[in-house]
Amino acid sequence: MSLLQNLPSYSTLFGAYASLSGTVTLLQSTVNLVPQPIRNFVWSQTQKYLLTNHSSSTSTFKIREFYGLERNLLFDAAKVYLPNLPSASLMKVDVARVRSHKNLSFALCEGEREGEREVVVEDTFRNIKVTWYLIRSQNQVKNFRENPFISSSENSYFELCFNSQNRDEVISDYLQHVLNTSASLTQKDRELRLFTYPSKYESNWTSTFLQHPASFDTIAMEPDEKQKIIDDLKLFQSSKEFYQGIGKAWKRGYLFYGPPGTGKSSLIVAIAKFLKYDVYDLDLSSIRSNSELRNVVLSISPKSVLVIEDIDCYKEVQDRSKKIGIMNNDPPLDTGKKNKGSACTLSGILNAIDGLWSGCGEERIIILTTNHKDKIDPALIRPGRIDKQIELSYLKPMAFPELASNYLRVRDGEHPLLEEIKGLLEHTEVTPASVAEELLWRRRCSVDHALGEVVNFLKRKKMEEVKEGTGTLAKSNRRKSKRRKSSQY
Ligand SMILES: Nc1ncnc2c1ncn2[C@@H]1O[C@H](COP(=O)(O)OP(=O)(O)OP(=O)(O)O)[C@@H](O)[C@H]1O
Repeated sequence: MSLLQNLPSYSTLFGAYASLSGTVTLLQSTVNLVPQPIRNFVWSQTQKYLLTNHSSSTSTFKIREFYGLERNLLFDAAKVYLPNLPSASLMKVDVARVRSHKNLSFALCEGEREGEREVVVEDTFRNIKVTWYLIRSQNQVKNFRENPFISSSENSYFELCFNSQNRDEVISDYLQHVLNTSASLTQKDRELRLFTYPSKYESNWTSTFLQHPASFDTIAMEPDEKQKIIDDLKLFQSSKEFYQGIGKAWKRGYLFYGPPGTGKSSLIVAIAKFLKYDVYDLDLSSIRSNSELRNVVLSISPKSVLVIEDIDCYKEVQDRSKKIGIMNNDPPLDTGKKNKGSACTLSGILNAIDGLWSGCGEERIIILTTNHKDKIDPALIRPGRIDKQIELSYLKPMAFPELASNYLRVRDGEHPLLEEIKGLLEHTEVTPASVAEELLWRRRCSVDHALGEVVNFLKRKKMEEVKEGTGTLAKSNRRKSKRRKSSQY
């Protein structure tokens, strides 16, 4: 009863309602006078303030590019994940169209000024709101080349801000969600990258898209040899548990050796494409110390092919006890490649390939190439360090049909000249590159004409070899006479 008595009258209530709705309408129309971009700005700043300045209720994770000396996979995942969020339309992005890539390329923009916080994007995951920032470091020019003992990269980094109450879910579920989503996005339209060290502008790995057209379909090799390589790669890729079980780093080392133009670089590309791994091409002559080499190797991502081409050209890994040509009586091969020096030592290089550092980062292929296997210090290519040595040699008879099929669309058994060419290749030393060149120029001619020209080319080569005493026939004659002489004593 007393409660009813204390209630305000209808007229008082109506008056209060009228004045409230009048105030709201006035406020609304005042706000409407403010242009939309300014309203958006004020709203985003308020959110930003609420999320970041109340340290008691906001948690912040800093996600750097490197953790210690290793790449931070979460940083890489965020770079893929964020531009693909629906709310990413609010982000500032760098857009580019480069020759090496068929689609437009997008990259996240850093803050304009050093240390500036650039809101990248807001994300909601199971009702948890998070905000990502990409921040340009104060000391971006510093890198691990200048300070090899730096504990983390000084490049740009992400900050991930969220309400502290959600800390556990962010750790246990959200970050895993970012990693998983970026992995599936990367798998979907993955274009392989070619990293080089050092780049023109930075002492760090920089990359472009891997554009080389070679693949296992285009490489002319004896079919059995090619199949063996493919089987080896398949076995490697499916052997994670096996490597863990035997306590060995999950990596495989190859040495490709043979004359120039026999397909060593092409095979590297074919392997990378087959495994869907990025290629890291390292020039040792630019490395200034063992510790720099260690950092460079540690910063390579898993699922990658590390390549050191023409390894014999580095003085540090040359076998000083041997001189080329002495071993097999053949004249040394003039490859036109000069000796290079590196500031790292043989033991530094061995550690990079096989030591403690190489064990960090799994699923990795290491490929060394050389034109002079005899010149290399045996320690570098001993079993365990280099698991498989693959000779890429002069064009073999059974490999030619592959070239003919790629360049002229003629299959084995479809043309009589193919057999004649195979016969000539039994006794002639020509590189796949030189025969490929012959075919390339005649790809618009008739098959008869193109194959006829290959026959003429091989006959010319054979005559030159006879005249100069080189080639397979001359070599086997030399070996025979050497055997005869030694049996006389
Ligand atoms: N086995 C092959 N099958 C098909 N094409 C080949 C083969 N070998 C070489 N070629 C052709 O020759 C070109 C040069 O080959 P590549 O660069 O792979 O040789 P390389 O052995 O790496 O030479 P180098 O020792 O000088 O680096 C390739 O672009 C390709 O067109």
